[in-house]
Amino acid sequence: MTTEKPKRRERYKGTYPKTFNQKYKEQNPEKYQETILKVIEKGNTPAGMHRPIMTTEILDFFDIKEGQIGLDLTLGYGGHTSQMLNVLNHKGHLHATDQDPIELPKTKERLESQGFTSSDFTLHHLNFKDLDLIGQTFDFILADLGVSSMQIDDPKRGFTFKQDGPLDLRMNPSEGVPASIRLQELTTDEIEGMLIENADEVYAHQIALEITKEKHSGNPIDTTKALYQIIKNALAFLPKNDRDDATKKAATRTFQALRIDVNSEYEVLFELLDKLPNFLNPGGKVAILSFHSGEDRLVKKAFKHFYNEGIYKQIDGPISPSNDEIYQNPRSRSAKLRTAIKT
Ligand SMILES: C[S@@+](CC[C@H](N)C(=O)[O-])C[C@H]1O[C@@H](n2cnc3c(N)ncnc32)[C@H](O)[C@@H]1O
Repeated sequence: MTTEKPKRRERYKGTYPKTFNQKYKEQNPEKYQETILKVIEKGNTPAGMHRPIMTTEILDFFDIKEGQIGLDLTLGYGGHTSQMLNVLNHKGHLHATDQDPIELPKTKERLESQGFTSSDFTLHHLNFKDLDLIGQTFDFILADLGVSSMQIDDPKRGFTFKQDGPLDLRMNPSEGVPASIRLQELTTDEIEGMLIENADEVYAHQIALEITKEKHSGNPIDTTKALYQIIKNALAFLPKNDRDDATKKAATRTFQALRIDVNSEYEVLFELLDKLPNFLNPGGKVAILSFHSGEDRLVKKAFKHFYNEGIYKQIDGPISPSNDEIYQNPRSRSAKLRTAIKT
């Protein structure tokens, strides 16, 4: 019999970094290629990075020719932009807008590091509803609506209840008011209406009541975790087995509804769709990627309206991502692509 002491098993630390800061390797995608590839292989999007969606479908539709002038209304990480720049092959020009002043300069650097210069592209810190300010018409225009993964992954911006942070949710923090202030401004009925209109929230009534209760008790609702706790309390009447899952889904919808409200997403999209034909050259093409039914309805209606008026000669969609893309990038699963061609 041996008297050798059994070796102590090393404590299991988990496979994933637990906090945003621990994800630092993913935050520097250019520097830590290997880590990034591993995260992507698992079907996840590395923190600080955004993977462009339905790129093949969009590029096939645009059929970009060298010398053309394009516009990416939602620059984000620059994924679609750099693909379109590749096809332009330094002949032609791509304008791109984004209202996010935090990510825009990082994306500019990234595009420059890929060998593109000011003769290839021009970036505009602009809300896309103000595209008139670019002062030009285009051969192709892309809008990939919603928020980027970098915005979601940064807890300081308050887009997710999965990490604690200020309840802000503005894509442009220098415009409008953060979500915490909006909740103070809205009545119970308005909160309920917002949750239903912007996210079809099933428990809108209960959540609106609980938010009001918290406001009356004088407790601030100024962090993502504080709002999550309120949603949890509002759903405490559900059977224990269903509660956790239902709370997560309700929180996802509530954050979506607030984000749409704080950024006036329907209003600016409406304004954009109304103006778009004025900025397309004859035969010019527009592609819009939307991520929930409210947005998609607006795009569908506007495209149909201008088609019936003879302003668009062809409209198509909605097209969904392939099963393969959804498997590789689950964040693409709710995407819908609609396209139109100007007469
Ligand atoms: C889904 S991401 C785009 C990702 C990008 N296509 C890529 O491949 O990296 C959406 C981007 O659009 C921006 N955005 C959303 N609404 C906007 C608006 N009204 N005006 C300008 N930019 C907007 C967001 O700030 C975000 O960076």
